[in-house]
Amino acid sequence: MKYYSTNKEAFIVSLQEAVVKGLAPDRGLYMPERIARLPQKFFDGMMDLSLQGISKTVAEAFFGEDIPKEKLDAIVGDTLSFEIPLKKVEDGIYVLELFHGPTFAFKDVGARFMARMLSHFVKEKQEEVNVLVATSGDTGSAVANGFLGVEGIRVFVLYPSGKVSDMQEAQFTTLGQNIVALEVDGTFDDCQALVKSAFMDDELNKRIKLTSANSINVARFLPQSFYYFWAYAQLVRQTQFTKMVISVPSGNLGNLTAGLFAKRMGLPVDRFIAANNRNDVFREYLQTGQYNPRASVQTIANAMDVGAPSNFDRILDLYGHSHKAITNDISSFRYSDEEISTAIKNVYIESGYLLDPHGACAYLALKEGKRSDETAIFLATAHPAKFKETVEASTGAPIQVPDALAAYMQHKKQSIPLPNDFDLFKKKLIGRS
Ligand SMILES: N[C@@H](CCOP(=O)(O)O)C(=O)O
Repeated sequence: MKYYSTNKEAFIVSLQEAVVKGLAPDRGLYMPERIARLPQKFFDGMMDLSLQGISKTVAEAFFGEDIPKEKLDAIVGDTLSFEIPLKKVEDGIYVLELFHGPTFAFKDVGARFMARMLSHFVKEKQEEVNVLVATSGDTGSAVANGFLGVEGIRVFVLYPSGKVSDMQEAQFTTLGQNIVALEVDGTFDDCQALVKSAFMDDELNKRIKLTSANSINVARFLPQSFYYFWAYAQLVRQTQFTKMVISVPSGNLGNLTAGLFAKRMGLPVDRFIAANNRNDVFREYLQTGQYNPRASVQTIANAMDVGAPSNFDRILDLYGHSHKAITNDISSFRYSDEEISTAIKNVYIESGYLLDPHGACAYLALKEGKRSDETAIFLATAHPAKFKETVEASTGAPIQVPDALAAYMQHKKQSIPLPNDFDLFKKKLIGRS
């Protein structure tokens, strides 16, 4: 399979090049040349398949031409070594819990898959790769964990100082080894811009090999489509329904875009809802047709604090830049911190289900946007204990922190402060400062 850039100015590349490069040289995002429609017999037989079984078929549709089946199956099997259960929250509303992986967030799926695929390609090429990742909270820990101790790979995690939860910060600043945490004086968007500029810098790219582990990278992004199929298979097992709507907490738009890919592959989802916090650039685009990226503001659903979502370009490309076609498939709502916090409290009191701030935002969007003939799923993208202070303040009840998560807080923070300055970042990367 070949991959083209959304900016259409860069050369078409192989999977290996797309994964190792991360971002296309024209600053566009790579897209697979074809999105295969999965055969009806796959959907008919899905009820008998496991998460791994379903994901192997989806992975083969994307990567089967480029990676031997045995190797690809092993990558999928190793990646998905944890559960992704679908649970009923109330009549007509189900939650897909994506936080049972090692770092308690949905990013584990893409990050673990990408780590394995990149190792496969790097082993073939025998060269050291520097993985750059900008995080507003969850990507950093999943990528750091996925690549920890992997030979031939150095990871630089850039995060906005003071704008991620204590637990999230501990997850990627305490690991040491091949993981370097850069604490940037700025927003997530500043971190993401520094990373993107690094890919465009000729001198830097001559001296060291760089790739991205954000959803910019196809190996991080495409595997996120696996669990949409798994959600559907579980819903069919649990209830009878005619129309399915899925609500996705949305920041950098990688998760939503992966769902749109699943729909293009034939997943019988009627439509999507993009749940925004106060960073509602995408909701505004859906409503007005105008896309105005701007500086993000800090909220309690911090992983969604993104003002210039990278995957917006992929959505435009997927829908041939038609605003009408995009709004046929996606609607959007936005919520303030107060509304998110009240939802955490109310759902906890009414059903005993504990939401994290991102899941709460997606739940609210369903309550507002779900139609009466629809059965709905929202994605819980992170474990509530990652936002202990916020969740406890909302419910007024202490939260049980899983041992593996609490363990991160026992280690010493090791981060390097970095002003929002590309030259200084470049020096750090090439080891001169
Ligand atoms: N929400 C993210 C921001 C980066 O998104 P990505 O999917 O492009 O890695 C985070 O938690 O860091």
